[in-house]
Amino acid sequence: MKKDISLIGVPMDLGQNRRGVDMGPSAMRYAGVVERLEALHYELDDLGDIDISRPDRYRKDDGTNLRNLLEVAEANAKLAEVVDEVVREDKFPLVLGGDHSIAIGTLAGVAKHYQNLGVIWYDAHADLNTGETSPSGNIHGMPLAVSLGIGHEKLTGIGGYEPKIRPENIVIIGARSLDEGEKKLIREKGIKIYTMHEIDRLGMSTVMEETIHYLQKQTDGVHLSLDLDGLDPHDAPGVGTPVIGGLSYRESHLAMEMLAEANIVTSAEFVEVNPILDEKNKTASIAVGLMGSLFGEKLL
Ligand SMILES: NC(=[NH2+])NCCC[C@H](N)C(=O)O
Ligand SMILES: [Mn+2]
Ligand SMILES: [Mn+2]
Repeated sequence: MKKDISLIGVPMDLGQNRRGVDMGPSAMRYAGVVERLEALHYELDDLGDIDISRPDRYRKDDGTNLRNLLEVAEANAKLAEVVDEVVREDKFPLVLGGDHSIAIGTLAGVAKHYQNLGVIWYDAHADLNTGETSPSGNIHGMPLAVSLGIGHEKLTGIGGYEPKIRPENIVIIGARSLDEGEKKLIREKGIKIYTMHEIDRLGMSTVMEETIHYLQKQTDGVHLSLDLDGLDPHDAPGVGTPVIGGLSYRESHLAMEMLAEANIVTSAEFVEVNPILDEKNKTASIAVGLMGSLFGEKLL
């Protein structure tokens, strides 16, 4: 992994409708993310938080099923610029969310620097909805589709190019809640996905071996997009859209440790930490622990 990390906070809650996830970056800083990574001898530059405008909430833009479209687009355009600059400086962008809609901006900033960016989508959901297929109108359920160039042009066009990624370079891990339109897209595009069923059958160790092998063959960089709701709500209760039957704390650490060993991850984001819904900052602490493992922390 690159030894220089730039930390970017995105206090964004406009991509969904439960308040509090905008405090995710503060919660993860409070849980010691800077100290944790510095202890591993990384040079860490905390760039602070992106400015997010505060509109009236719950507004769907005319004729769309997209909540807070303009504000979400504006915030992601800013994020994309910051991330682009970080990659240009040859530093590792570590983005703290915020709801998962921020992956639109992160990927827009990262992907232009790669021919074939791989993406690991660690999540209970696939976030492959569009305005047409979304049951909620929440943009945090759409960033993976947007990054494939599918969705509203105000989102797909961020960064001035599209698509950001190709379906064959994506691996979804931990899925257990998919909407009909998402299932259709996964089948049509042949997106690689390890649902909880496959993870239970194969074990996380095999799942990660296969994932790493698959991405190493065909990509020149890998972005890890880790939604804390990929973990079981018993371990990570501080999320807005919890789904039972998720990945354990231990499976998740194993996944991060195997990624550290393989040394393939070139950018990462940790999203959906909602301190209002959390128990004593447990979910933020787990997120920071997972970052520790991703960046090479070992017991001995
Ligand atoms: N990043 C997330 N937590 N996404 C949850 C999405 C839930 C649901 N599929 C929707 O589109 O509304
Ligand atoms: Mn999710
Ligand atoms: Mn998600």
